[in-house]
Amino acid sequence: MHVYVKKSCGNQLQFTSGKCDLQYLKAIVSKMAEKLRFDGRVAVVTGAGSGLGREYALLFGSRGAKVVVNDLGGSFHGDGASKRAADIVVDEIRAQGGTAVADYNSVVDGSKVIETAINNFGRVDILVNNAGILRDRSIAKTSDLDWDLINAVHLKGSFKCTQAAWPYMRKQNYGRIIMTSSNSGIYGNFGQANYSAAKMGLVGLANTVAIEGQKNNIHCNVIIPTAASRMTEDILPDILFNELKPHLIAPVVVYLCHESCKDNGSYIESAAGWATKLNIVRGKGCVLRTSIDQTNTTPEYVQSVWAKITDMTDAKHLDTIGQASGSLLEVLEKLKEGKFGEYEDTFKFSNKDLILYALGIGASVKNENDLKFLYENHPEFSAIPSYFVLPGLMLCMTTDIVGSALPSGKAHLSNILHGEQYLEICDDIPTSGTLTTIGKVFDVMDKGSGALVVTNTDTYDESGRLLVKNQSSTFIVGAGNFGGKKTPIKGVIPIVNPPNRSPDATCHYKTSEDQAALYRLSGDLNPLHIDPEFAALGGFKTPILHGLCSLGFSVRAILAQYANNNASLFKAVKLRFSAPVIPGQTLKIDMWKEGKRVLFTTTVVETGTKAIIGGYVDLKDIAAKL
Ligand SMILES: CCCCCCC[C@@H](O)CC(=O)SCCNC(=O)CCNC(=O)[C@H](O)C(C)(C)COP(=O)(O)OP(=O)(O)OC[C@H]1O[C@@H](n2cnc3c(N)ncnc32)[C@H](O)[C@@H]1OP(=O)(O)O
Repeated sequence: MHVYVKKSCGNQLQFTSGKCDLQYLKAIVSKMAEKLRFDGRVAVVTGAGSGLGREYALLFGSRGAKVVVNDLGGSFHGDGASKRAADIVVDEIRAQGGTAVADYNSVVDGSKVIETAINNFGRVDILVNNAGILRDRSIAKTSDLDWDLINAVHLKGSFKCTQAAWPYMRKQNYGRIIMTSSNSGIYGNFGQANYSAAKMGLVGLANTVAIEGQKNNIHCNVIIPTAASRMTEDILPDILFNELKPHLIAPVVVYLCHESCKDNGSYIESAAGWATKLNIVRGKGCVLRTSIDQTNTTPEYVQSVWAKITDMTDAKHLDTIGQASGSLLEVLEKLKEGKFGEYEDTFKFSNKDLILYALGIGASVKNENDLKFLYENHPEFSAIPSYFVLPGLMLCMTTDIVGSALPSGKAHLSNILHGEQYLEICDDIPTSGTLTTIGKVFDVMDKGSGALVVTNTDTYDESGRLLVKNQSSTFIVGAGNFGGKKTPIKGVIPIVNPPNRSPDATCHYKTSEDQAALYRLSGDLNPLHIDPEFAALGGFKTPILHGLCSLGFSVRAILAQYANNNASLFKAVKLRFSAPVIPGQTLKIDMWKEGKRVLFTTTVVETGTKAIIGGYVDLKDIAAKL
């Protein structure tokens, strides 16, 4: 989770030509004529001997408030004390016809400051925590004294004055408190570690004071002023310094302290006759677990998703700590429901695609029974059901779903091998359409020589009917040994070894040297299957055949042997690709029939290597359909 501060645009009043609601304008004009008054209110302004505090005190005084002008009268470094600064401002207020008393206490003695208000005026309605000093040093040179003095005056002083005023405000069920922060705190500023820390501390203080005061009509807001003052004259360039008149900020603070202002817990930045609200915003964030059952994550995984964690597109402001924890609960709910990390892909296909696929897995017009897969006007024209591994595969190939599951966050195509595949047909399959596939990572295993990423994909037709389910295991060579678990979670469909007897049937198919060149046109354009240089990158002497092409050959053999080539009898297939096949090699498919399940193994005849192990095809009710 990443938090940063976002500034809204300052508001401007604009007059536009066109229709004008006269009554509305009159209401605005008469509202503007009504002065915001503070008669009967008592305002305590700390550090009011000069600069911003003086301007606040003068404006409050001119609007009928009785003002406590607090100022220790020290230098802006915090040394010394004199009565003069506060006295001069008190005189100025009185000269305007206002009421004011001076208070010379340090804000650290907050109770004494507030006592001055109570002793002289019997109440305190407004507290502007404005007193501040500077002791700028780089972090390396900041002494304990530099740190303690700054924090004492800004942070502790604001706390002490607020705490002292609190019982009076609560009792009268009214209070307006201002904390003074700074852009030095919000953004940091070289040489102001102590000051920045205190100024951000005041934001935190205001946040909680605002919450605790709400029920007693005590509002606490933050002003972030940039003003020319004796504190800033050394550090601001002349051109800016001359425009940063403190009296331009006073109306903002005075309005924030008026009973008509409903803001509580707002941060208002103001300078040079401009004001805006600031907000802390939170990014969308990124979940670091694939499911509620995954109890750990790793620094490597965090590194891999760092871009997502720090992405501030669609960042939002939250109003309360309750919303922050509420959104975490939502995350947990979604994790429980398994709705995180979903990918979506659209898969369009037509008759032509089905025919191309059938050719790609060796169907031929030489075999009369294959014609229904190759000719769109055949009365039984249908898809070879293994075609429907493709929506799931294409989702995996066109998104970063596999890579995103790895600690490194990436998987290079040359290292990706198809490990296992499960396909289940859930409803009648069409011969053309636009399908939607939703997929997500289901499991990740550390197999030492590689990482095994299991993805589940569900494919729906235009009306939302679930057509097929795929579970694909991708073996990422060289991505293992990341400290992950070795065994699969429940739900990873296991391969099944054939019975210990000679096969019930065997079928041979010779692949062509152009098999991969043809098969790839069905969608999997991985260069591993056609480009010798790319294949060499993956450690292969020559391009290898797509695993799903060998799967297609094997499914064809079983359909021909046990289902009279009736595609509608096919229910599911599962297998493991145990060794690569080279285009041109001959596949021997050994089959064992066990009820509705046909177990099979596919071997490369030329080498004797088993290319597919643990395979089975589940058929529907054969007796009824044959
Ligand atoms: C939809 C998803 C999209 C996927 C993208 C696909 C894109 C396509 O374009 C890519 C392809 O089609 S590639 C072609 C088809 N696949 C192949 O040719 C791979 C053949 N398999 C191999 O070479 C080895 O099994 C090999 C290299 C995979 C592993 O061999 P080794 O490193 O020697 O591992 P080994 O010592 O035998 O076993 C270590 C542990 O891993 C498990 N394992 C082995 N092969 C597996 C496989 N194929 N699938 C799943 N798990 C497998 C072993 O069981 C062992 O685990 P454990 O130690 O827990 O027993």
